[in-house]
Amino acid sequence: MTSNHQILNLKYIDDDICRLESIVDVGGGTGTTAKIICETFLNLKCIVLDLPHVVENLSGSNNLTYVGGDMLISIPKADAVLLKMTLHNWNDNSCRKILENCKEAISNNVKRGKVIVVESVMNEKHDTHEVAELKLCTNLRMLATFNGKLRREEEWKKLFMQAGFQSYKLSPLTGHLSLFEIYP
Ligand SMILES: C[S@@+](CC[C@H](N)C(=O)[O-])C[C@H]1O[C@@H](n2cnc3c(N)ncnc32)[C@H](O)[C@@H]1O
Repeated sequence: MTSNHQILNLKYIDDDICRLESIVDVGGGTGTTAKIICETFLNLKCIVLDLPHVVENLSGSNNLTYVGGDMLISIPKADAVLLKMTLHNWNDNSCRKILENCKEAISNNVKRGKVIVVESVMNEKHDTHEVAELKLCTNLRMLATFNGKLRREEEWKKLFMQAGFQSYKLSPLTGHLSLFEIYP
């Protein structure tokens, strides 16, 4: 079975990731997604930002670097920022702050810079019964565990605009995951 890490990569093989020089995977954990991206795009410099204790004993490679830090404080500069299944752990105020820090991180490349958000988007009208049920359960778990939540497209749009972004594109990725490309 293809994991969500691989699916993200497949989607981007033919996409404009090839034109980027650097990407930072924010809340990228131990680098499972970043390693796949790095192995496919050998000229792309990839940084994984996660909490210091998560990355402290990890070694990078030619094009992979681990940085310990706090996304609520600052995010390393790069052409693009990836936030994969990370924002649903946070309430609206924290999401806005994280997105503002993402915008600052890509500020050196205002022409091509973008933030890529991979999340489940609530959409009961279009989802199959199984997918809607999965999202509702995930939403409850996020609320109970982190005071986070799954959001509808309108809620995401409001957060992106409040964080200072100008536009976004939403594409389906898998049955339950969608992909936002957000532009400053
Ligand atoms: C739900 S996991 C997402 C992991 C990964 N992006 C994926 O797709 O599998 C959230 C990640 O955010 C990290 N994290 C939590 N708070 C953070 C913070 N303040 N700054 C940086 N990373 C943080 C956690 O350690 C965890 O690895």
